[in-house]
Amino acid sequence: MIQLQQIQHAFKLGRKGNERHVPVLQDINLTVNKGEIVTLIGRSGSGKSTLLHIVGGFLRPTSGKVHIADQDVTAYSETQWADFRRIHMGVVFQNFQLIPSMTAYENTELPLVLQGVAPNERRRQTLQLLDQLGIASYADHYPSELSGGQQQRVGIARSLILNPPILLADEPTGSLDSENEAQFLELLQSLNRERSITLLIITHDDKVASIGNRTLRIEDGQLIHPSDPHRLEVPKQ
Ligand SMILES: Nc1ncnc2c1ncn2[C@@H]1O[C@H](COP(=O)(O)OP(=O)(O)OP(=O)(O)O)[C@@H](O)[C@H]1O
Repeated sequence: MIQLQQIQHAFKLGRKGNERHVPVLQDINLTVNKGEIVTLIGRSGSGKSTLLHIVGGFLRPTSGKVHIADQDVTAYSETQWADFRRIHMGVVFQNFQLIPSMTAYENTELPLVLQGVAPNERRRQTLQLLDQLGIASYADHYPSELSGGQQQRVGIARSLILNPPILLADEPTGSLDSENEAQFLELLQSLNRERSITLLIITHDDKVASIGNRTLRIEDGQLIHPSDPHRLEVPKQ
């Protein structure tokens, strides 16, 4: 489903003519199979978000290849990525990125509006998903009128409304308390079971990491593989 081959990434810093290249990812090879949950851990600054941004098409790698759903997306333009994401992936960020002037219902419905789906069908799908995520009674609330956990559910509703086969999540429970976190993790696992969604989740948190069928670690921009002495790619039973 997701295949990264020999990915390197370096950020350019400084003025033109006096640039410095700061290497962040080195020789990353990773395959995530359909229906798998892969969790990615690593110290702050190790390159986790950079890797997820490459998989989500928000950053183009300095070198290497990215294949998703059997397409070589490495050289896609922003427009191609936007179209590709609409069909293939939802993305959940730590800060939810909800639109403050829109209700939970409107935030969730927005991708359907942009897709040109008819109003009755939009309403049916939006209410069904809000119900499934346990937030139907908050449909008319604005983000500022929702708890962190409820906002997170709206964020995930919006990323799921187009039924993507892949969900990427960057520290998705970062601002949740432990009760909301446990509920959120159950939700992710049930989405994986019921819809066979492929999940790639970045986290600092052991509980989040534990829902992975595999947990991988990035250290200093390198993905540590099982054959390495550290044995840090841990297959789960
Ligand atoms: N746009 C950028 N320009 C320059 N350097 C960057 C940029 N984004 C990230 N970096 C650097 O790349 C390195 C990896 O950052 P990244 O955000 O991928 O780490 P991370 O593992 O996700 O960290 P955290 O857990 O703190 O979110 C860091 O040293 C960071 O300073």
